[in-house]
Formats: sequence, structure tokens, C-alpha cells
Amino acid sequence: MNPVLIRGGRVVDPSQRMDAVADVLLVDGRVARVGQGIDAPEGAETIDASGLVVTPGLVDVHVHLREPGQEHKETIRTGARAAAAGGFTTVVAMPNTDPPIDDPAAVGFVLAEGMRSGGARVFPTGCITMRQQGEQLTEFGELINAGAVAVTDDGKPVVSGGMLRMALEYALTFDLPVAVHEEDPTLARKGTMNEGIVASRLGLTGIPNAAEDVMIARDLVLAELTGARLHVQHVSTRLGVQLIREAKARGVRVTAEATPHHFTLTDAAVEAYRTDAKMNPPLRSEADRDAVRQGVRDGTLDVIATDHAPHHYDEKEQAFEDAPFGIVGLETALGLTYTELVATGLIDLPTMVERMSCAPARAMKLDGMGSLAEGSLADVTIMDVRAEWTVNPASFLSMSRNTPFTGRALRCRAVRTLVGGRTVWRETQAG
Ligand SMILES: NC(=O)N[C@@H](CC(=O)O)C(=O)O
Ligand SMILES: [Zn+2]
Ligand SMILES: [Zn+2]
Repeated sequence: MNPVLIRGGRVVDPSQRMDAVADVLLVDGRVARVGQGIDAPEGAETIDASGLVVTPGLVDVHVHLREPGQEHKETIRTGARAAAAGGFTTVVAMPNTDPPIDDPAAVGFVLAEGMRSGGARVFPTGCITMRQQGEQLTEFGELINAGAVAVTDDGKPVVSGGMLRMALEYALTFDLPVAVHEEDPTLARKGTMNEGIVASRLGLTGIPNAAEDVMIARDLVLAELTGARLHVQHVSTRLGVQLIREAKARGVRVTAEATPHHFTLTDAAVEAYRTDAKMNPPLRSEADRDAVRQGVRDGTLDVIATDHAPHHYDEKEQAFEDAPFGIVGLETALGLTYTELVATGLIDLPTMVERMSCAPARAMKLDGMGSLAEGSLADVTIMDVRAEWTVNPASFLSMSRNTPFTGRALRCRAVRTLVGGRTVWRETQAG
């Protein structure tokens, strides 16, 4: 593979506290040098990045790739390519497939398919409990040896506190992150949207904030008790953010996600029974949305993750109560984050890169990712922060189109994505 020289871009790399116009030289799949006026080595491909922003490749630690079992929604290949189109060089795949990823062979399958995808790198996770049934722990050591970077029962909570305590203690022996979907099913009942005035008007059963809050509180206590690494997924509530903030202040080892939809929308988006605004946890109140934004700003929510949850058109066409939870996110996350948080002045560009690349790589202990320091993997996102575009699901590389952001005007998009020094996505003139 020829060396690649990315010339004259604004290099934003919070891992080195760097924000300056510079060149980036990639050799043999690694970052060889970052600096001013680097000469192109023999045979190098040169990319003109003047006027563009060059960052360590974006990392999404929460995506659903649906393979095996639901390949009509997404495959590992299409998901990894959609990720690359969204500027992501690495994604972490959730194990709630059919069957769930709960043994080393299944983990190995996801890893191998990811390597063949020609898109973003794909790192598997394994279930916390066999078949995600909450009764028997999986073999964490074997899952790790097969390539799992974390364990999670995402899609479902770990209902038993005793079971999660055991999982955390077991995970601690490997320093393995345990990612949790926070929902008390006895409080969420059969709810389909946020509990509140919109749900009352629509006649839909609500999911109260408390369903999430009590589980976040419980799991922070258990993380403190065990000393294990807890990763709280898709935080949507005001109190949830506050509990995590306080736990971090006490020194609990916790990382936490904010999704673009939870910091952008409220449950008002569900009006008219729009199933493309149905997800779990649900869109909540303005106070909750604002708290999620503040959490991203102050780093309580250190990771922005999409929870990319593709579903087929026919399934989302059902009555609101029957439609599945979840929306796609890989191809809108960068634009939404820039438009909602950076363009509004809430956070600056380096903080965006920190939350979308450096921090997620650290949370999942992804070596060589989330940084352009010399010797890091040559995973690079080149973005045009001035680009103005409109969300058009028909142009998604994802197999699914279930997004509440259709027609939304956004700023900033990835124009080129490199993984290991190889261009895996490039915006064409026509696109
Ligand atoms: N977020 C969702 O609404 N849906 C996810 C499951 C999950 O992340 O809990 C899915 O797998 O479809
Ligand atoms: Zn979840
Ligand atoms: Zn999820």
C-alpha cells in the first residue's frame, strides 16, 4: 500500500491537544508523522485537505448490525459501509442478534465479517447472559479471546441486581467494560413512548423516567461496590445524567453515552404516531434533552454514540404500539452533533472530536484508535464543517431508512474516511 499524505487540513486531535493546520502522513497503516510541510514520500497519494478538518477516525460504540438473523434490516457489511459514509472508522456491534452473540464462535463470525466488509472496523461485543435471558453468565474470557471488546445485554436490561454484580466482578478480572441498557421492566411495563402529556393525548402507555433512573442508580452503586468498568448506554433522563455526574465525582469508573436523537428531539416528535420517533429509551421532555446536552458539554456523558437500530419499512409501518423500537443513526450523527452542539456554541470542535473519537475509543479500550499520535492506526476522518446538506434517507448506504430526521437541514459531513490508510468512503461530486 502506498503512503498517503493528507495536506493542509485543520488537524483537530484532542488526544494530543492539537488544533492546527498541518499535514498527516500515513505509512503502512499507521500514522507516521503529523506536522507542517511534510514532503510526500516516493509513490505517496496526496490528498488536498485545505479548508477541511482532519480528525482521528470517529468511533461509534453502539450499533446494531442485525447479522446473524435479521439481514433484511442490515448486514455487517452494509452497516460497516454506512458507518464509513457517516465518517466512522470503527463501530462496536451489539450482540442482540438472532441468535444473540453469546459464544466465541459467534463473536468470531462478527469479527471476520467485519474484516471483509470494506467499511469501518467492526468490533464485536458478547452478551452478559446466555441468550440475554438474565439467568446464566456467558464465558467472558472465551468471548474476549474471540475478539469481544465488551459485554452487554443491550436491547434488554439485566433485571437482577445480583446477576449484574456477579457480571461486574467477573468482568473486573479482565478489566472488561460492562455496557448496560437501563430499564426496570416493572416500571416501563408495556410502555411505547415517554410518560407525559404527549403520551396522554395520544392514548399511549408511557415509560417513566424512573424506569431508567432507578436502574442507573442501582448500577452505579454496583460499579462502586465492585470497582469494575461500567458503561451506561443511551442516557435519556435528567436525573440519570445527574446520578452519573455525582458517581464520577466520587471516583466510580463509569463512562456514559448520549445519542444524537436524545440531545436533539423531545417526545413531541412522536405526535401523529410517528413510528420513526419510537425508540428505547424514548425521546423525553425538554428538561431531559437539555440535561443530556449539558452532560455532553461537561463530559458527564463522555461518549456520543448512535444506537444505530435499523428496522425494515414494513415493521415500522405497523401501528405505533406494534412497531419495533429504534432508529438508524450512522449517517446523520456527525451532522446532527455539529449542527446541534457545535454550531450553536454549546461545545467546540475539539470537544466534538473528543466525544466522537477519543473518549469512545478509551471507553472500549480500543488500542491505536481515537488518536493521530505517531504510531496510531491510520484511521482518519476528513470533514467539511461548512457543508450544508439535507437528510435524504434514500441516499443512505444503510439498508434501513427509519429516521425521524428526513428533510432536516444539517451542517458538516464527512467527505472522506480512511481506515488503516485506505479510503473506505469518499464523497463523490454527484453525492
Ligand atoms: N434502541 C432501540 O430502540 N432499539 C435497539 C435496542 C436497544 O438499543 O435497546 C434495537 O436493537 O432495535
Ligand atoms: Zn438499549
Ligand atoms: Zn442499542
